[in-house]
Amino acid sequence: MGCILSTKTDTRRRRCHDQPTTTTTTTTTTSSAASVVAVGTSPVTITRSPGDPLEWPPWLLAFAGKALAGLTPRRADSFKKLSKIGSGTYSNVYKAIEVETGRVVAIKKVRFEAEEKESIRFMAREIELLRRLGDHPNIVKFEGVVVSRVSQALYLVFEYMEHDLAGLAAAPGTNFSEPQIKCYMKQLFTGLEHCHSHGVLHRDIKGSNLLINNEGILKIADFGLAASFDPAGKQAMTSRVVTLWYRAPELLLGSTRYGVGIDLWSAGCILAELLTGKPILPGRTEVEQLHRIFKLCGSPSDKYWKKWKLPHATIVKPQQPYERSIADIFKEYPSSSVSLIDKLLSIDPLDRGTAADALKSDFFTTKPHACEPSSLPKYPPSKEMDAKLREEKFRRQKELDKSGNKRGTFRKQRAPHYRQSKAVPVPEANAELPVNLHRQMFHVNGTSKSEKFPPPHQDGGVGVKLDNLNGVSLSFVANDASFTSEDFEGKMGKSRKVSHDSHNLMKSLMLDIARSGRLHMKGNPKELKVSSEAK
Ligand SMILES: Nc1ncnc2c1ncn2[C@@H]1O[C@H](COP(=O)(O)OP(=O)(O)OP(=O)(O)O)[C@@H](O)[C@H]1O
Repeated sequence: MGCILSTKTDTRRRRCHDQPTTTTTTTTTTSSAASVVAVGTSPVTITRSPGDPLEWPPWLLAFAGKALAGLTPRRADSFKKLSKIGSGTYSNVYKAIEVETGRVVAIKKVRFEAEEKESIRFMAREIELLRRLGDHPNIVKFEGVVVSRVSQALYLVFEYMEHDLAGLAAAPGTNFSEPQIKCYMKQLFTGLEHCHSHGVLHRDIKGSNLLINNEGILKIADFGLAASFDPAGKQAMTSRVVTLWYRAPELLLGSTRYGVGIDLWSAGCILAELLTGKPILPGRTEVEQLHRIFKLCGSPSDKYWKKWKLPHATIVKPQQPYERSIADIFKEYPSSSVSLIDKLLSIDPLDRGTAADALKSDFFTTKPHACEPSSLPKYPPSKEMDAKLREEKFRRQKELDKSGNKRGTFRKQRAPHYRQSKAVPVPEANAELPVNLHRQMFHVNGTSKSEKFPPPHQDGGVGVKLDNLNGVSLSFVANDASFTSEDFEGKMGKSRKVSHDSHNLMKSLMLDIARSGRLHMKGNPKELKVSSEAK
């Protein structure tokens, strides 16, 4: 057990005072303890208590001043780190103890270079949105920011949550009852309703981001990809968000003006997954993902294509229409759940309704009703167990390596990279995060790359991306119907070759799929170019 950054005891340990974020210019204060920091065009006042030894570093204030306004940095030595409990794309998450209170918390270590402006803005967005959402029973509680004086590291402090839905669903012997599924889904929709009514789209709803505590309370976590949205749909956003298996068709088709429907689609996938016990749309590439969606949900109508005019509409359009098969596929499940799945998995996002609509649906209003969270089973502490298993594996590996060394077969010792157990190996297809593609391509060690913020607005989806196939015409053929594409050279804007490796990877991925019979390639794969430009 060690202190996060230093073991020095500070008698003036401070708690975080999270006041409402000031979005407007505050220059009226006359207190000498206040500093005015220019953030873009609007200066923001950061209030500091006289004599407070901790100040936000200038590099952080310059780009995240608005997100941090009214927030007091917490001292690193107010927490003691216990163990690593998870790692994500740009962070490692630790279980820690708040020294003053003895309370267990989760701290998310975010590390980046001070000059990475985009990365800092990315993190600032997460803080800003978490603060906007405030205290809600179904949103993970954000408790402040710890700054390191010695390294350029930041820690976001959260309440500690013992489990996540993906982990629980994957535990051997798990078989959720209908009231239990309703209980989790009710909490998910309540949390989503709160996000959406506060103008926040989560954009990465999946089981591993739904944390659950020992009281059975489910909280939506990981707002790293979340964004403010304009309900009128006037503001363009990147379509390269949401983990592939939970990604709505309009995103796969390149929509940049989307709304709450994308989170509702993901929620529909989760509901179906909880009922069936496995992910329902486990595509390996964006092309395959769309194909799976169309097979389950039916291919979009002409009205849909005309109404939405989606950028990739001409690339993958089923030649023969698929019939919608949700009712048939889920026929053995309760009809109120199938109706809700059917609504949430509507191809047209406007037909999915809202989280509030879902809460009013028959699924929740008919018997058996959702159970109380407190009546849910008490699960064993999975994170600690996982951590122990990890340590044990590492210890055994070390011993193996030692004996290997004796025989003269030296292998480099390295701590194992660990990711929290998931129900299934979800492809990390948060396409907004290029580090994911890099990881998939080169199996990058998590501790070196995953602690970095990825530059927002860049693309890194796994597999064949629909806008990366320049000059190669696709047609993917299923057993019963085929999808064709027009030759879209010139339609997708300028492409450039990014690297020999990624070029070859894309080619080999396409060839792989072609060999598997899912994708037919016309044109010359040698001409394939890979674009790294954001859309
Ligand atoms: N408050 C918390 N309590 C307990 N565990 C947590 C908490 N927050 C995060 N974790 C664990 O850490 C993991 C990574 O956290 P998080 O998803 O926030 O990071 P990320 O870098 O955005 O990850 P990802 O790449 O999965 O999007 C989670 O899957 C979860 O297991």
